[in-house]
Amino acid sequence: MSDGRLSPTAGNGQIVVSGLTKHYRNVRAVDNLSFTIEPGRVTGFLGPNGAGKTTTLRMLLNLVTPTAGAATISGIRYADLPDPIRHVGAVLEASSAHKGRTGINHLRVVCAAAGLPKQRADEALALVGLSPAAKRKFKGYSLGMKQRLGIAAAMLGDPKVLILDEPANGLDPEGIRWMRGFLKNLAAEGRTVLVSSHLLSEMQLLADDVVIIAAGKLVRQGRVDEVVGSMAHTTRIRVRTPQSDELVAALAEHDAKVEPGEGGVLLVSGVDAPTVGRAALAAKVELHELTTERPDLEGVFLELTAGKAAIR
Ligand SMILES: Nc1ncnc2c1ncn2[C@@H]1O[C@H](COP(=O)(O)OP(=O)(O)OP(=O)(O)O)[C@@H](O)[C@H]1O
Repeated sequence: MSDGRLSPTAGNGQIVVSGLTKHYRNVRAVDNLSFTIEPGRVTGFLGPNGAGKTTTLRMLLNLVTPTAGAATISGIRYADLPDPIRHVGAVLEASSAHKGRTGINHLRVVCAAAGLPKQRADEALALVGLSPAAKRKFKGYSLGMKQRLGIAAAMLGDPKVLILDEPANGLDPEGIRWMRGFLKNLAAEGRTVLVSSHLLSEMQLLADDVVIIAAGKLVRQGRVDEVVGSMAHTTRIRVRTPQSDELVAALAEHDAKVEPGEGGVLLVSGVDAPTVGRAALAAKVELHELTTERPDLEGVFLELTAGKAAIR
């Protein structure tokens, strides 16, 4: 992979979570959760605080023992994978390394411990664009560089499956854009990319599929466009006019629902923008704004998980 490209390793890379459950003493952190993650796609794993995302990812990686149920990667439980580092790469929290060690040495130590050839360290560093900082000490790395180093470590085994918990945390806009391109490329190579995040606008740009959980249970799984499309009925027309009363009267004849928005805006539902425009024209109402507000992933997420955030 001297050109920076990796060839996916064997195994179909499908992740299957089946009846997965984790109870702590009085908390059902994960409650009979089932879903499937497909290779060749980026899947966003979303949920409010305390939904059980990290616990699920930790069970996938055999870091937490399930109370019930199972999770498999390419049909095998993580604990039974013959050479896990070559099949699954994971970054669960911002990378930590010996402060005085250089980035390249940190990766070489991981290679040595995992029985991987030393040159994988250089290749993985190049892959995440950190070669120029290879010989700088970890303590001088920015948060963004630490995130990249964590991803480089996860890529050392050229894994078919990549699992990342909040990878965009602490990245600046350029870093977030880099991450998006990087993860999309990995999926395009046929790898499975599972990413948990709170950044819903970023997820809408990055993910092909989403799994949304709340209070340990599955709320929705599907393609991002289908999940967002299923909420098309929440589309609203945003209208600004100095003649609100006249417009409200005109729209009443079209069975439109009109609600006041912030700053004197009217939010109209039940009709489309051309209908609002024609009604305004017929009533000689002056319009200063006429915009269709379609639901986005953030709106859908908030609607689906309303009231289910755990304050625990
Ligand atoms: N080791 C533990 N002991 C007891 N309770 C735990 C433990 N780990 C997690 N929990 C609880 O399980 C629930 C799910 O936590 P988890 O960290 O998996 O959620 P999350 O979706 O990752 O949340 P966030 O988005 O805030 O990181 C929370 O109520 C949490 O307090």
